[in-house]
Amino acid sequence: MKVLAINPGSTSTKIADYENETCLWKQGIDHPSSEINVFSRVGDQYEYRIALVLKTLEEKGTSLEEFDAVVGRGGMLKPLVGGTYLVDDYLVNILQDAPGGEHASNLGGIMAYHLGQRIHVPAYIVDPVTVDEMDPVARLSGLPELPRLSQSHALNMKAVARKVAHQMGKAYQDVNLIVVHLGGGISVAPHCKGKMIDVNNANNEGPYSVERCGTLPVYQLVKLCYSGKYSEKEVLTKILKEGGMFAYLGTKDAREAEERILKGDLTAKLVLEGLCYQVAKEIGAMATVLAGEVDRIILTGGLAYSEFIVREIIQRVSFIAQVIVSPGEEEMTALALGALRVLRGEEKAMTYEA
Ligand SMILES: Nc1ncnc2c1ncn2[C@@H]1O[C@H](COP(=O)(O)OP(=O)(O)OP(=O)(O)O)[C@@H](O)[C@H]1O
Ligand SMILES: CCCC(=O)O
Repeated sequence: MKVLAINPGSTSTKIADYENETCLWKQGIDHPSSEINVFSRVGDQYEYRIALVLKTLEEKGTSLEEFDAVVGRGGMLKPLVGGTYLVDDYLVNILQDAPGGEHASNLGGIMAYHLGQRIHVPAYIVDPVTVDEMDPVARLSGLPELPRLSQSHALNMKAVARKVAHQMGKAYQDVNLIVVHLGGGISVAPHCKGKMIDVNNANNEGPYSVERCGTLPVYQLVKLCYSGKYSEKEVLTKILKEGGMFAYLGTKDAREAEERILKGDLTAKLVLEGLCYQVAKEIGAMATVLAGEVDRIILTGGLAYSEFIVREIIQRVSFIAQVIVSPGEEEMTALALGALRVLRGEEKAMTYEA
């Protein structure tokens, strides 16, 4: 069985060619802002990105017709249980209209659908950003009209959680884990016997990341919003794209921040320590969600390559449980495996409904 996996990010599209579990090749395609910024809506980028995917397939000597399915990262949908979903006309229209918000991951299903249509094979998405397995008690925010929403790096967190459980000689459904995705955004989730029963919303709660604010002092935020200085769009940009480490240091690249620390920059040190401090605090909070019964803490994502960050977090949380560091992401494999489970009849693809 051959599966084409597509993972669109805000500045790049990763694609990978899988023959069963084996990745034959993987390629990142960069999208310069001069090319991306001409589209007013994320969903409108699909033809532009598909053309680049087809060019890459040609360069690799791989024909689109070889694939039995196309699978993409799933986006900002309504809250749903984890697993593999068929992308049909209904779902592709929802991803295109983006009522749940504009996000590059919406393109995963759209691109998979259109490529699948060309060669008459099914298109899927796996563990979208809005996977929601939260306990009822976790949904309360303190204001009934503002329920907490589960928006996270579910795809990578579940894939890494399954891998670590396997390494422990157990099934994902038999362990309690706190999984921390340290990427452009940060998700910290307690996985209780195979279910992600809580998670900070990676777009607007929890630790600040290299580009996002995380939880903010609400009173001051309201004052800022009504100060007349910023439009709604500008405030959202501050929160989602120009907050966190970027707001303090003017860079989203943790490697650059680390180099500055080595050169004696005390502000860079404080800001990176602050990020780790907040991550550790969130892990502590999620340990209480599991009533202290934590088999492992897992650090994953791009920032887990950083010795400084890993050391800072571990020194605060190692009293809770053993910490496993699994840097980078397993998203492409997770996408391929999700499609393969369905193609082999091991799992039935779910249908997205209104
Ligand atoms: N070897 C490394 N050492 C330190 N930091 C690193 C290293 N490699 C990547 N990073 C940092 O990881 C961050 C990006 O992480 P990652 O690539 O997981 O994010 P992303 O895929 O862009 O976003 P997301 O994970 O939220 O979808 C950047 O700040 C980058 O500088
Ligand atoms: C919304 C969380 C997922 C991401 O930032 O990619």
